[in-house]
Amino acid sequence: MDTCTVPPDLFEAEHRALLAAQATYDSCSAAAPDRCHQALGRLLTAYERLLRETRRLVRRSDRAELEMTQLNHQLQELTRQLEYRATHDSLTGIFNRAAIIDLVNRHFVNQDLALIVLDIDHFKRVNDSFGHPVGDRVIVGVVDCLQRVVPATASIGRVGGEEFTVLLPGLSAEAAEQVAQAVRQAIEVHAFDLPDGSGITASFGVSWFPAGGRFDDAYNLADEALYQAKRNGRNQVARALGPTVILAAT
Ligand SMILES: Nc1nc2c(ncn2[C@@H]2O[C@H](COP(=O)(O)OP(=O)(O)OP(=O)(O)O)[C@@H](O)[C@H]2O)c(=O)[nH]1
Repeated sequence: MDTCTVPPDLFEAEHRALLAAQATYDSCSAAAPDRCHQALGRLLTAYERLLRETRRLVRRSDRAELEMTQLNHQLQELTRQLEYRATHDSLTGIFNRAAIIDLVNRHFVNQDLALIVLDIDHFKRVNDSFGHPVGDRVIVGVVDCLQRVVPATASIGRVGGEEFTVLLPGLSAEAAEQVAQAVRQAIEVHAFDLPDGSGITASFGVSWFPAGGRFDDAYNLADEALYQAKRNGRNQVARALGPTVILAAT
């Protein structure tokens, strides 16, 4: 089927009037060329030029409108890309630190929030032993584990080099701790394919803070718990209970 549609002629009526006038002019010309006939001839020439020029201007304006629409689409796409880059981590595609801080503070306006902070154990060893690109692959692998295990309502962010935050709206501290345990186990058994065959583990801090809090409140609590998990031997989850930290059995 022909998908090309011919645009309607804006000046169809004028075109028909021109043809009729042309026919009258032609039928009179041979018989009696008088002043009226000459005037009609001049009018026809001027009218033809007017129609031709107007059509040209309309075509030019259509092209300009098309270009403007295309530029507008490009601008929208660039805005979307800029917005994405400003809020996402380029290596993993998850939220970056600024976006996570913003999300947490917006949740806290009217919601309680459970937060997990996790940090890859002895990550410096991975970089030092196998190089930065292998370290990057490990970071991506950890994010894969997170994305497979956390609930669909969670938001995941990279808040530091090898440190991640998971927002768990609507979850209690205990439920968030279970999610952290599930992620810990997923990382522990994940095949990171390191050259020496060794595995990767991570340590976790969990906090819960009522509505009205700020990012720093929830993050500092979870970070303190994470610190305890590291001090206690790594590859484990610790939950903050206000200022008190509970180390969970692994
Ligand atoms: N490959 C890679 N490494 C990074 C990136 N960002 C930070 N790092 C590295 O992460 C390592 C963090 O090391 P440390 O803070 O000493 O912690 P760690 O070795 O994980 O030890 P613990 O946290 O105490 O278990 C450093 O070697 C950084 O260079 C990154 O984007 N890619």
